[in-house]
Amino acid sequence: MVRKPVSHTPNSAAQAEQAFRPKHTTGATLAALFSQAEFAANTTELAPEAAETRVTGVTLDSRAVQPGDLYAALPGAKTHGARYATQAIDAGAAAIVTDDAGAELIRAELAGTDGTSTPIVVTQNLRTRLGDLAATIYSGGDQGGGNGRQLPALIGVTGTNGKTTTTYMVRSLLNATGHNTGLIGTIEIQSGNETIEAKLTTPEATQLHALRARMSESGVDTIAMEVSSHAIEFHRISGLLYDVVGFTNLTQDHLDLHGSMEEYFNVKAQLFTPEHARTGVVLVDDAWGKKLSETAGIPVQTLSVAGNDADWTVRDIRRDHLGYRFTLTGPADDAGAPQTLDAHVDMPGEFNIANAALALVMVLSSGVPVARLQEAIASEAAPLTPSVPGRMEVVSTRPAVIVDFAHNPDALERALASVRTGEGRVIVVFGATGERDQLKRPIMGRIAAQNADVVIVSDDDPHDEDPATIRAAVLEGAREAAATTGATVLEAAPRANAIHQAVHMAGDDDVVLLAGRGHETAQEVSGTLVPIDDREEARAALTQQSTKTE
Ligand SMILES: CC(=O)N[C@H]1[C@@H](OP(=O)(O)OP(=O)(O)OC[C@H]2O[C@@H](n3ccc(=O)[nH]c3=O)[C@H](O)[C@@H]2O)O[C@H](CO)[C@@H](O)[C@@H]1O[C@H](C)C(=O)N[C@@H](C)C(=O)N[C@H](CCC(=O)O)C(=O)O
Ligand SMILES: Nc1ncnc2c1ncn2[C@@H]1O[C@H](COP(=O)(O)OP(=O)(O)OP(=O)(O)O)[C@@H](O)[C@H]1O
Repeated sequence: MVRKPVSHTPNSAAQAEQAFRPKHTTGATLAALFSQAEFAANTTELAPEAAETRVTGVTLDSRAVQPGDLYAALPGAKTHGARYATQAIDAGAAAIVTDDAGAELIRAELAGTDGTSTPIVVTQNLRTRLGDLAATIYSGGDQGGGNGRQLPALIGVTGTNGKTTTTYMVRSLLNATGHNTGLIGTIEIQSGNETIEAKLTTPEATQLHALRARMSESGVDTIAMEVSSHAIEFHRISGLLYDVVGFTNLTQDHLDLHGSMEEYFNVKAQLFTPEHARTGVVLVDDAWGKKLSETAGIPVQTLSVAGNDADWTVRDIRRDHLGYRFTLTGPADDAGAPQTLDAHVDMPGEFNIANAALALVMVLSSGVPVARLQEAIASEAAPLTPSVPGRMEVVSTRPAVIVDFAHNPDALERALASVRTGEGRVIVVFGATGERDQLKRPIMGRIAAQNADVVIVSDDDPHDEDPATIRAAVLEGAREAAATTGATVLEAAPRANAIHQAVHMAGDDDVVLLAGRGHETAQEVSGTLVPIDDREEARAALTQQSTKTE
């Protein structure tokens, strides 16, 4: 039987995919997307008129296929997308593109049937091509003419920690200087007044180009976005050229994917090349930032908060309420006077000075004049203090309960240091993620016992791993360090119990840091999402506590 598209009710993956796409697109023909040689390589039944097949969307996930889509069947670590080609055809895919191995798999799948009338194109290096294919489909204006759009400029932030916070700051600074700025990151995607759920920190290439087109329809002129190392490794940013890219820092994380810090660095450094960016801003306060500034393939401006030699430096840091005030000084302007900005970040965490300074220099690099920026940061809107859900979010002040996303060793250490007031104890609740970088578990345990008075080891996202095994690895590091520091080390699960225990033991001067989950509202346990929001749980515990003491 020749497989024909069947009518289908959109599932949740398809609905989620739809939310990324522009409302209007004329798509592109296969002839506009692929060369004749790629058609010639097609080993399945490809009628000559197939080249005129028009595709109106593209996805690499068979579960998200919409009628009329090009389904890109990619090889992966776990499976090959070609195994889902028939699912994509059933969902209405107008064409499939895959590699040699994928074509082989599809042939085997269709053996004994009448084949498929759906054109199958075979090409190599498909992942690196996806961005350009998507750009042509959503915005390129193929030979039929029609999609040409004024696309928003791109500003990208990368680094181990600080991407989300810096991206929010860039966005609010740009908005305060008259831009209409979209946002793409871990917490959410924002386009004009629309908020779209984010599944990944940096979406797939197909989705990024769709989003860029959708945002142009909403009048967005600039997109501030996070660029994860996964995105660079998996070519999700293919076909994108950023006006400005920024680097925060590099510390241990994601070594399950990258293998070593050198490899992790090399992946991040790919963003600082002419293929992906015009200019960069690099914080040079860690050795990796320094190395990046010396090896980047694009012009970069350097920035230091720690007194290192740099184009832009942060001086005169003063504590102000929960946050900080500081002066940012840069190279001389056209009149020969050094450029300076006085800034105020009303958020706990000394690292937010670095995030704010990076955001400021990136916005200047994007073309906003210093005087205009100074006016904006002094305004009531306080654009350097955007509300960033789950990032040093203060749930209560006495006892202080702070929810933060710190989920790797460096972030945990800094978060713990920044909440030490010098008065009461620091009580921390955290866990480590399952199926990810196992090396960091005992390290995080040790850091907690070195920087907190009470360490409550609980769960993060265990995924398919046994939560008790993950806790044991964290506890090992914590107990070893506690032997010297005298910290109290406890184990509590599930996480809600750990949060209640922490809040109930806290005195008025103590600080409770709930680390690792930030804005998340569910834990992933063996494929199931278990609802838990650290902020809600803390509020519930605080209410119970106050009822008890009344
Ligand atoms: C480790 C990682 O990033 N893996 C990415 C990689 O997966 P993979 O190579 O294992 O793919 P696979 O599961 O073998 O599947 C092969 C192909 O078959 C397709 N497929 C598979 C099953 C199916 O039913 N239908 C179907 O079409 C898949 O879409 C894929 O294209 O390629 C896939 C797309 O081709 C990505 O979706 C997938 O990201 C997964 C979803 C993921 O969770 N990634 C996380 C770790 C990630 O990227 N995180 C970073 C932030 C990290 C941080 O800073 O904390 C992010 O940017 O979000
Ligand atoms: N510049 C920084 N240096 C070190 N730690 C930071 C910095 N900025 C934020 N942090 C810490 O790292 C945590 C994550 O911050 P943020 O979400 O801004 O970074 P991210 O790079 O987006 O992280 P992720 O990719 O894991 O989402 C914060 O909750 C805070 O504890």
